[in-house]
Amino acid sequence: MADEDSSIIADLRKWTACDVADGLSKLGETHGGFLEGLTMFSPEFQSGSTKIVGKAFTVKMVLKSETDAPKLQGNYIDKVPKGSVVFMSQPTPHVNACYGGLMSMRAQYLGAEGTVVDGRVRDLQEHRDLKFPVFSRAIGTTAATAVSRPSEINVPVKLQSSVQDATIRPGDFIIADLDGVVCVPRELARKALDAIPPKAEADAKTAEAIKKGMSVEEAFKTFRGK
Ligand SMILES: O=C([O-])CC(=O)C(=O)O
Ligand code: NI
Repeated sequence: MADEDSSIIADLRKWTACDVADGLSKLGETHGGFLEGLTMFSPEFQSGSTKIVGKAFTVKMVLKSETDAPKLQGNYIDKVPKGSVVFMSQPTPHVNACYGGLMSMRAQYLGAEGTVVDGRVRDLQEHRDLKFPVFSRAIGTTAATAVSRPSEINVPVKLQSSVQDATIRPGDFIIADLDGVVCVPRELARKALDAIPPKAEADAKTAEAIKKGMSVEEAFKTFRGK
């Protein structure tokens, strides 16, 4: 991995997903990199200190009916790079589950940080038994083979959301924890990181003041300048 990427990943690890979202917001990103609807299901459901950070390895799935869409050689999960975050994009409707326990077993063996599924996963207990981090939109019971298939890897994928327009590109940085999943565009990563410490320091001072009884209005005026 390029040195700059390693240094960005090391620096992202120092912060929470919320901190990183604050950094991106400071740069004018309206949604702060947040990908709506994706939440931690493994190793626990929305609980605990699990955090994953890595470069996105994207997997674009298509409906079986899209017969003209590219065909993938081999199985996508065997191509997962060490340290990456597998980002699966499942076409709607999300009724079947496009990712299961065997996939996590292989991803973990290959050294992936975790998996984010923009869609539905199954075999929930298997991911948890592996203690492998899995974030997704939902859970389910039925394999996806009857309705969809992996078509391409390492291509940009659009978030499957009816309320948010977002694209996840291969090599973008993903940080995901208790609060959700943030996609950091490659070219903004360093700037976003630089924007975090001043905000975090101001928040810490604000917290101290609130604990001591200062009003939020006064605290924000003093430490946020508004
Ligand atoms: O069988 C499938 O298609 C997916 C699955 O359950 C697994 O990865 O364990
Ligand atoms: Ni399975």
